[in-house]
Order: sequence, then C-alpha cells, then structure tokens
Amino acid sequence: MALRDKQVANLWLADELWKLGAIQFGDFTIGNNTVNSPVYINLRLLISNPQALQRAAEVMWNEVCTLQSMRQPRIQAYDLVAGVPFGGLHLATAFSLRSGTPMTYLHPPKGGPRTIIEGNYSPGQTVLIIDDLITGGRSILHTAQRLEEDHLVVEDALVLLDRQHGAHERLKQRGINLVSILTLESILHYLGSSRKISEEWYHKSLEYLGKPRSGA
Ligand SMILES: O=P(O)(O)OC[C@H]1O[C@H](OP(=O)(O)OP(=O)(O)O)[C@H](O)[C@@H]1O
Ligand SMILES: O=C(O)c1cc(=O)[nH]c(=O)[nH]1
Repeated sequence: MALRDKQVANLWLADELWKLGAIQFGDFTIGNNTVNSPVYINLRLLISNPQALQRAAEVMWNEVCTLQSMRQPRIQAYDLVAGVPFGGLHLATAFSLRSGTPMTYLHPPKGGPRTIIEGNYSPGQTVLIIDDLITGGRSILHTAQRLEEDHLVVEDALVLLDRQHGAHERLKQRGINLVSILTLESILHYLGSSRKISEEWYHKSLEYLGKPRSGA
C-alpha cells in the first residue's frame, strides 16, 4: 500500500482521537520544539478507549510485519520493544502483548545516578523504540542513547504520530529509521475536509506546519 493510502486507511484513528477530545486547537507551547502551536494532540487519552488502544497496537503491529516482509525489509528484526515514558508506555505495552515481544522502558534514577532500564535484556539485543508521538525527536534519541550505553542496538523507532518537525531526518542522521502511522498533516486534512474544525484553524495549523493549503 502506498504511503498516502496507508495514511488514509489509518484515519479512523484521527476520528477516534477527535471523539476522545484528544485534538485541541489554541496556542500551545511545550518545550523547545512545540512553540505557539495552534494544535495539540494528547495521545495519552487513548487509555480511555481500550478498543481504540488495542486497534492502534494492531495497526502498528501490521505495519511492522508489512515492512519486515518486504524484499528489502524497511524495518529490522528486533528482540525487545522499549516504551518511552509516559506517553509511549501504554502503546508499547499493547504492542508487546499483541506481538509477544518482551518490553523494557527507562525509569528515572531511583536514588542512584543513572536511569534504570526496566525489564530483562542482554547486550547485543536489538530494541524497537515505541512512542506515542514525535516532535523534535529528543525523547527517542535520548532513549536510544541510554539503551546503547548498555550495548543494546537501536535500528528503528515506531510512533503513532509524526508532528513533522524534522525528527525523521534527525533520527536518520543518528542511523535510526522512523516509522509513523499518522502525520499531523493527514489529521488536519481529515478534520478540515470533514468540517470538524473551522477553515481558520485548518489553515492556521497547516501554516504552522509549513504546508501548502489544500483540501478543505
Ligand atoms: O520528539 P520530542 O520533541 O521529544 O517530543 C515528543 C515527546 O513529547 C511527549 O512526551 P513528554 O516529554 O511531554 O512526556 P510525557 O510522555 O510524560 O507526557 C511525547 O510523549 C514524546 O515522548
Ligand atoms: O511536542 C510535544 O511535546 C507534544 C505535542 C503534542 O501535540 N502533544 C504532546 O503530547 N506533546
């Protein structure tokens, strides 16, 4: 399936997030990357709809299987998944249950100087990092660095949503391939064309993304 078709096939998720109240419009500044963003997406709200969370994990699992089965696999074999706290934990857990892959996650230092890697692992194992969304890529890069310090290998990262803030390229420069299920642009097109948001918010958000106006 072509990338655009995949994004369209996954728009049920945008609809679900809309129903959950997870997509908000206003003026949001979160950290260094999301500055005066007209749109904010709270994917943590997926825990309020277990069926949607399960379906999201199924879509992620199917995507991974499809990319692995290609003649030139676009995602490497992995031994473990690592959820990025907190937003990535429920997705990584759901993915772990669906795929039968053991899970790890980074736990902040408990009195000691170092972040702890929770879960069993052995040096040389490959880890697929899972997060709910990616903006600038700092969280995933930090996770990869800590895993690599303990001689784990990170080839790929999987997120539900790419906010299209240059993280794809940033991860690539570090040798990590980013796979996303939805882009912010595809969500905006869906909300605009189904008249769920006003033209004003639609255009403002696309402008913020630096994308040409189209669709709605
Ligand atoms: O690509 P980045 O620029 O790192 O941004 C994305 C990260 O930001 C959010 O987490 P946040 O740090 O808000 O913490 P939370 O998951 O605990 O809410 C999100 O869950 C990602 O982990
Ligand atoms: O950039 C972020 O940190 C961020 C953006 C967003 O839309 N939602 C979120 O939870 N975090």
